Amino acid sequence: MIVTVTLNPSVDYIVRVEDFSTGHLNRTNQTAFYAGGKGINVSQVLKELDVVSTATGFTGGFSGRFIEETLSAKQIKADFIQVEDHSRINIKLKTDEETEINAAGPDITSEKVSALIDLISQYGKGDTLVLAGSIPSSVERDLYGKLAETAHQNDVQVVIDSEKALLEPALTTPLTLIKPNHKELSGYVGHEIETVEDAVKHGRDFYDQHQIKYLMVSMAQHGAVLFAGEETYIATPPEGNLLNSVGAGDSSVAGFLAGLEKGLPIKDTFALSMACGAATAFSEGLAIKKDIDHYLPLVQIRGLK
Ligand SMILES: Nc1ncnc2c1ncn2[C@@H]1O[C@H](COP(=O)(O)OP(=O)(O)OP(=O)(O)O)[C@@H](O)[C@H]1O
Ligand SMILES: O=P(O)(O)OC[C@@]1(O)O[C@H](CO)[C@@H](O)[C@@H]1O
Repeated sequence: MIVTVTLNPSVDYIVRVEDFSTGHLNRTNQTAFYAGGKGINVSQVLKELDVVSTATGFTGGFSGRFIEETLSAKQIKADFIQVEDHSRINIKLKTDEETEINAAGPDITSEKVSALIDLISQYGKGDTLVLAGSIPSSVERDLYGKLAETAHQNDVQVVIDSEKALLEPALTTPLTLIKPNHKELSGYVGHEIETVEDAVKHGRDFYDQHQIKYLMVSMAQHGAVLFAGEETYIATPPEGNLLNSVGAGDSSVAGFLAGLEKGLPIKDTFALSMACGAATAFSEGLAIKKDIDHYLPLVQIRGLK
């Protein structure tokens, strides 16, 4: 079973404004609400790929109810710990560029954190834990480190997609997959990663220094680089019209996990990951099955040795 953990779920409020101007009254051309947060997005794309997952984390208030109702309508299993405060609302402003305002998240008591650790301790061999996104600012920064260690001791595979400060405490634990984007990788290696060649060089150094089974460095329209043991693969994604980059990274994580779950060869797993990322980038919301199937044959994967 894949268990996605979203400690800081969100209602993503998408606001499209033409001719946006700061300091003035702007009126929207289009708005939409989505249930978001990185782990929740992973669960939603896994569902499109017919892979079962359980979504957990903290939800609260009217916004938390919206998130749970959305998952329930999509028949995605959810097992959230309820908190007093409401789940956050993140604003995704789409003008001629994309601007995001992500909230810090609700207050979470130490009792609720303990309840989450207990819940995660129930999983064991054959399970995969996906720790994704930010941690509410009221919660200790090293929680991913603790959750990863607990999971690892129980033979649970651990996947993390989060910012450096939150992922770093977990880097002493063996991990199955991490997916920094090229900017995040720059923060780890102390070099600006601008090209695929940079990612290959510095990603390999980083990979060799850590106990990570798969390191996927995503580079938006330039695709991604995958390190898998001695092998390095470069993916070129399909070309298309970027409509929405929110959740493209989460979709690529979902595609990769689905490939592993289905026992696909690693190149096909990587291709599925890229097709999911593109299917999200080229649509208004998250990737749907029809688009993933459409983009999959258009992904190019080449191996380096
Ligand atoms: N413009 C694009 N064209 C084609 N594929 C894209 C594009 N943007 C994203 N993708 C696909 O999605 C994957 C993940 O994108 P990206 O590198 O932007 O992740 P991210 O920074 O984690 O994204 P986010 O945090 O916005 O979800 C890429 O590796 C690629 O496969
Ligand atoms: O603030 P975080 O947790 O880092 O990111 C949250 C978020 O931006 O990530 C998802 C897209 O990846 C969105 O659904 C959500 O709003």
